[in-house]
Amino acid sequence: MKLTGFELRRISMPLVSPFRTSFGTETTRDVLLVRAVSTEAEGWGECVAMSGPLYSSEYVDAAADVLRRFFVPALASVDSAVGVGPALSRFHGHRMAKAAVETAVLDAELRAENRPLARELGAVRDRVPCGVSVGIMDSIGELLDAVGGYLEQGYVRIKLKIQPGWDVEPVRAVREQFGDILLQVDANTAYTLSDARHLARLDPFDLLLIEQPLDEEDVLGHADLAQQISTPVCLDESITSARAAAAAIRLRACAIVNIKPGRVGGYLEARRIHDVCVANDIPVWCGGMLETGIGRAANVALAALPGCTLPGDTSASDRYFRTDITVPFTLDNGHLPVPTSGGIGIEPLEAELAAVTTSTEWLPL
Ligand SMILES: CSCC[C@@H](NC(=O)CCC(=O)O)C(=O)O
Ligand SMILES: [Mg+2]
Repeated sequence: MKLTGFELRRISMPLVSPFRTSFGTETTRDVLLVRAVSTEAEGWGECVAMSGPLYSSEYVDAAADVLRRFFVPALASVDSAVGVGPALSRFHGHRMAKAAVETAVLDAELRAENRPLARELGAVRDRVPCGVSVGIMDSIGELLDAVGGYLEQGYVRIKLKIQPGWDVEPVRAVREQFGDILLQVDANTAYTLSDARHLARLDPFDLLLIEQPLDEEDVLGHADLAQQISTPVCLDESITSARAAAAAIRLRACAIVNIKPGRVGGYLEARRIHDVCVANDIPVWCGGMLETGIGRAANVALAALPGCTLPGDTSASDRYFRTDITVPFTLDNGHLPVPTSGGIGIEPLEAELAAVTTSTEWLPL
């Protein structure tokens, strides 16, 4: 496959409702899509970086800049997805930008040979159970209405965003109102080890996990916290690679891992993290970054891997967007179907993509 160039396409996707976490509130996604053009096929990748460096150090303008000035020029002699990582290995970090361009090349390569991404990754399911992430709300009542609505839609697992001052009470209220539903929480690094006794107050609520309670660099702190609470600790922001996953598991810093291909540099590394976790009997699940149907399609393929034994944040398109840029993913009895055609198995709809496009840039090789 001969690559001829890449398009950087910026789109603005308004959210159906504000999504509040411990690090801020999202109302519109400023998304960077990457289109790989080769002599045989085209492919798409979605960069999951947010508008500001609040989830991690990456942000979307920086991703566009590093792709334009460093990553795309470095791919001139690359002719397959497995060559992208090595060609970019001399550049530090910017894993979300690396993931977007690697996925675009992978999609093009697999489409050219009509090979579905799910089969390539080793999927063992043709549909995946879906969880949903629920933001911090202004009141317990508003939270209970939102959770009730998602349960009615069929979501099989509820994840609550928490932060100091919004944790035990919301969890208690959801447990009291909805009984023994699958329930977990995500702190996005909002606590410190000195909060251990407070976080132990979540133990009676039989949560599936508590996600990333401490700073992403405090792996030892998570190991200490895991000794002081009974809720299983799940890591998200800390797990940037298979190597980081192996170290965190060896240090007993996590009992569960949230895999996000954008966070770790792409689907090939995501598969490697999956394999490290499976080898250590650590359950994994596919996390989300409010992806459009492009990223969502590839995430659903990952969620179909054998080690993904917990429902992921692979919600339907309408969880975040009134109109997706692809044929929308719709929940069917709490599940999403795994795409079966070549590559990621979906492509942007021309009119819908044009309607949200804010800029496009062609980078020839
Ligand atoms: C804007 S918050 C994005 C990161 C967050 N993602 C979610 O909560 C799931 C979002 C989704 O459903 O895609 C996480 O830390 O897991
Ligand atoms: Mg998380």
